[in-house]
Amino acid sequence: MKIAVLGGGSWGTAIAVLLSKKSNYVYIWDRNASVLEEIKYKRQNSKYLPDVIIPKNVDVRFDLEETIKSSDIIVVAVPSHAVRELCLKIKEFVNENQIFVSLTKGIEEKTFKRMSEILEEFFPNNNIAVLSGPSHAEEVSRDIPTAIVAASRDEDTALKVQDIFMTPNFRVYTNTDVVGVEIGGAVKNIIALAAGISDGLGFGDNTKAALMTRGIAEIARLGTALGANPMTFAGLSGIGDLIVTCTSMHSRNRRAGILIGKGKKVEEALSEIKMVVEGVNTTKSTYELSKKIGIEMPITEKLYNVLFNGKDAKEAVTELMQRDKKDEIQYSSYFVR
Ligand SMILES: NC(=O)c1ccc[n+]([C@@H]2O[C@H](COP(=O)([O-])OP(=O)(O)OC[C@H]3O[C@@H](n4cnc5c(N)ncnc54)[C@H](O)[C@@H]3O)[C@@H](O)[C@H]2O)c1
Ligand SMILES: O=P(O)(O)OC[C@H](O)CO
Repeated sequence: MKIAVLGGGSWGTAIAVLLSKKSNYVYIWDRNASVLEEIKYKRQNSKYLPDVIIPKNVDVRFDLEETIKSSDIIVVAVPSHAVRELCLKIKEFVNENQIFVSLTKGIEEKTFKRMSEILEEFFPNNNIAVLSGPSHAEEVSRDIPTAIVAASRDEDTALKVQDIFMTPNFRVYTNTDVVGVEIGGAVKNIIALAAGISDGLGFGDNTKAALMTRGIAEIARLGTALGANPMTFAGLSGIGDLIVTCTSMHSRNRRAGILIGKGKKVEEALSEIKMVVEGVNTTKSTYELSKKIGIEMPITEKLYNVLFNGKDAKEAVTELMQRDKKDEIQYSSYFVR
């Protein structure tokens, strides 16, 4: 297989390292030539994935057209705000036999499209899969056991992607519920920011457990309203990814939340993290989407006000705690649309 990885950030690099351990030709492309030069000449990506030696068989491509034309599989690993722009750049070079694999987690602003929906808009005749689940680049690049989901509406494509990515320490499950897998992967970043804020404010494990549990209820409520299978939220791309992102210090979203909870301005927190913190844009798009379709998402709404309207984080927690009394099961049922 000839596999192009578009995006040489932490996740793109980790996945290229993983794929290079199998008998694949792996090319990595990034818009930033200095990242590619460092990979090519020093076998390192010090900005995005320090301390990892990148094997020689991860090939570097500076030319996007050549990268696309020479590949069977196109792996998209750029941030969500860059996916549309990337599609525009590559659309003339893509042929219908190429399979897309989206690694990006987000919901586009204004259109509220999931990442695979943007790919579908540009490439309606290509097979598209999504790879999502609890998987930090820092651990995958060190071959630490990880389990993840390959989702595609086309079952054969999901099975093919499962074969391509599976290694002894990278276990890939399949799922045909693309909506559920993408909503889980995108919206958990909102809850991770909130969990980080809770940690930064000095709250405890009780608070974080409550945020995660009510968070998955909120994610599932949105997802099922959009047509997802409720059981997907009990899986790796749902509760699994929520657990890793809310508890790991590798999480960019959680770390940004901690800084905000400690009193930093949102912009200061984001510039300190340096890598993409998808949860910020996703909070805006998800909040607007939930209002549009009438889904109650109280944690998302409070976080939206903290991030975009200067609301005090501690006050937001107090308001969440003092909302109207609820019945737990009725209010969190994943099975009721
Ligand atoms: N890092 C992880 O562990 C991890 C794991 C799973 C999923 N993801 C998802 O993968 C996606 C990428 O995350 P990351 O952690 O690799 O980000 P990153 O910040 O480490 O790297 C982002 C990369 O995208 C490139 N980029 C930025 N803007 C671009 C643009 N306009 N056009 C083209 N390229 C652009 C940058 O040059 C950089 O190489 C995100 O959606 C993230 O949620 C990340
Ligand atoms: O580091 P985060 O918070 O962007 O999360 C990365 C991945 O989505 C974890 O699965």
